[in-house]
Amino acid sequence: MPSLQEEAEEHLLVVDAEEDGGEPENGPAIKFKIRDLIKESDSGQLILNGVSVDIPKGKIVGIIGPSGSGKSTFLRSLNRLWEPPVGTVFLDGRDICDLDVLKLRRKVGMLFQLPALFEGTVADNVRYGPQLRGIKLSDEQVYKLLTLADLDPSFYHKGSSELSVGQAQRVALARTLANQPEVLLLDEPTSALDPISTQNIEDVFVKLKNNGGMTMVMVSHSIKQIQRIADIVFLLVDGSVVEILNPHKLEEAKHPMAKRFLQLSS
Ligand SMILES: Nc1ncnc2c1ncn2[C@@H]1O[C@H](COP(=O)(O)OP(=O)(O)OP(=O)(O)O)[C@@H](O)[C@H]1O
Repeated sequence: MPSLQEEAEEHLLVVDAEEDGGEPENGPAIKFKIRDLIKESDSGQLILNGVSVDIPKGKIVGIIGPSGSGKSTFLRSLNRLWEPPVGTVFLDGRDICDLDVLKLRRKVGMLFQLPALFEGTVADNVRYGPQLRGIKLSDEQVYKLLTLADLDPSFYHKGSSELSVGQAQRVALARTLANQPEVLLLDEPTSALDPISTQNIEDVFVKLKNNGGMTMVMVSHSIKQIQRIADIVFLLVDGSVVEILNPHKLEEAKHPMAKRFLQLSS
């Protein structure tokens, strides 16, 4: 008999397939192509300076770089939390500026450093996204999503204000997963968590990738975390991706700022 965890993972794939009328040709995850992404601040300073990269399907991409190098801005350009210029960010070949923004954000979910839950119960939070589309998740579906996010189903009735930060982050993850995203954008998702909660949530990310084929783009200040879970690393310095690295060979970075950053953070 499959465990609740296995059933929950299966649920993620089944719902994807149902909604899309079958599994996409190249697997369940989608791919970003970013070309010459530039952002200037109001004072004309470059925040992103011509970033051009591909985000591979079904992989975890780690984004590292010094403070202020443009990591969050880059991440936010991928689901239009910051509107990128037309013709710079493509999702499976389509300019994301041509896509319906709410549909885009359902496909490309985001988790922030600090979880912002709504008032009400854990179940209310998990049901929120589908409810906006007129879909009421059954109790069983909510239990499965909680399990997928490594939370015991008994959290169902808990009030969102009763949770620890680590638990709230996992509820935020379950709420995001309720939208059946194909990509997760993670902006320092464990920086407010203790080491055990961090490990639990990292395990969830790895399972979502391995069993659900999910693509993830994760900003992290922890080089060790990047080495634990990322498949590929983009190093941002002054708004540019200056190196694309193997997480297990970060010491091979050649850019002088990159070397300094890596030395100081290891
Ligand atoms: N709307 C804005 N207007 C002006 N400057 C901005 C705006 N948004 C970000 N910046 C500036 O752009 C630079 C990059 O910001 P961003 O938050 O993307 O960097 P980051 O690498 O994520 O930094 P951190 O690691 O500190 O979170 C910073 O210098 C920031 O102050």
